[in-house]
Amino acid sequence: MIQVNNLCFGFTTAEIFNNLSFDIHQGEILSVIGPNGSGKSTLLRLLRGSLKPQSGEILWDHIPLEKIPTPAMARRVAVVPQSSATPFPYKVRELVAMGRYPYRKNFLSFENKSDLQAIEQALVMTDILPLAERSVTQLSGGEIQRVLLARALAQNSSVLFLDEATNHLDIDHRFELTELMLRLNREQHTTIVQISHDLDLAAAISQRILLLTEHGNIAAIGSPQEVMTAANLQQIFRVDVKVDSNPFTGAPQIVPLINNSTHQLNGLKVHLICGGGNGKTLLRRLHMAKANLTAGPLNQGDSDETTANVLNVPVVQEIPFSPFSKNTLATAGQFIAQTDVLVVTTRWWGAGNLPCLDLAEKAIQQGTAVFLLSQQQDQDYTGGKAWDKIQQLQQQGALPVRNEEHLLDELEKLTAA
Ligand SMILES: Nc1ncnc2c1ncn2[C@@H]1O[C@H](COP(=O)(O)OP(=O)(O)OP(=O)(O)O)[C@@H](O)[C@H]1O
Repeated sequence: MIQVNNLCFGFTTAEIFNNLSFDIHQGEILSVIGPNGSGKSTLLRLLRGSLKPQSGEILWDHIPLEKIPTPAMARRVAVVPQSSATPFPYKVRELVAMGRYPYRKNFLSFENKSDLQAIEQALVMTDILPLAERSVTQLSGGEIQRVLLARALAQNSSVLFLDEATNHLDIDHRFELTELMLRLNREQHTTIVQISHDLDLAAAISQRILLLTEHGNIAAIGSPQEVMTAANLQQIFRVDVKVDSNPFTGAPQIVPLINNSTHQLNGLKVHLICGGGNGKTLLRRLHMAKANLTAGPLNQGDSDETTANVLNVPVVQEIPFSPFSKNTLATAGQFIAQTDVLVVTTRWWGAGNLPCLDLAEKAIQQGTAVFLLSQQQDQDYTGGKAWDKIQQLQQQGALPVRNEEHLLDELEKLTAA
């Protein structure tokens, strides 16, 4: 629907886009993300013709943008800008009514019935009807944002551009706006291009995401799953994140790996026997504390395996839904033989993972420090075999630890020794 071909543009201060090419599909929600100053707002201005490319072309339904008359463009695309700090003292209803200007015969003509309907509907949809007679200078940032959105909605356009429209909104109105965008998209097939720094929201609602580099190049464009990868976000935003899948929507969900570790393990070699999600938080905490980690055996697809992969932790893998084979256990034994410390975080014991406790026994015999994290008898599904073995391991020198904090304290003592 919109085609951008070899777009070049810069301000006198700096070049922003150099040969940018991509398409916007009719009826899609496309989110544009990228670092501050990467050119997202500038791109929206170019797409609607309020800035002119230095070279290249922008086509709307195969027609060059500069050939489309301004009133036609005004009916076609509505814009919710980043809210301005000091708007002119219009009443809210007057500002929303400006969304109808593209439909007026001339500046002096009165609002007709469909204008009034569209204005009323926009005020209701954005939850600002009670503010209709107030001056916009008296409104909060979030309220102004909703007024600007209402003005765009009153325009009844087939394309909506939103520039950080959820920026000032509280969680309630952020949800409402998001639902509204989805409704417009589904029911009226409105094409939505939105700039957002809320990556989770962008991933949740967009069919596609355009990720810009700090120099205005396309780092990636595609489905949220294709674009929102830890590697892409690390490369563009230089942040350490883990990308999970939202359990309700399946959309990528970003978990910042903020280093809040108060422990320092200075490269201590730690191997984790984990599984079923019992090792996830510990893997992250040990990684933050700068332990030198390995893990396994783990079935492929186990959430602990996914976490280990994100953190680039070498893992001894077993095929999904299978007991650990002799080969896999032997490889895990080789990993453990190289480590300073073995931590057993697995809680639920069954016939499939019971042999892991033999690996722990061998480690003790080899003189490796072995820690058993929060083991409990009622998590043993082997008819008592696992619990007996855990008792034996403790007699042989394995140390039980209450929780992850206790474990990290003990490991730090080992590092200092
Ligand atoms: N009118 C202007 N004159 C000169 N430089 C400008 C102008 N408008 C924007 N810029 C510069 O162009 C670059 C891109 O700005 P733009 O506002 O498009 O970035 P953005 O990706 O939307 O940023 P943010 O995430 O901070 O909103 C920035 O370096 C900015 O300083």
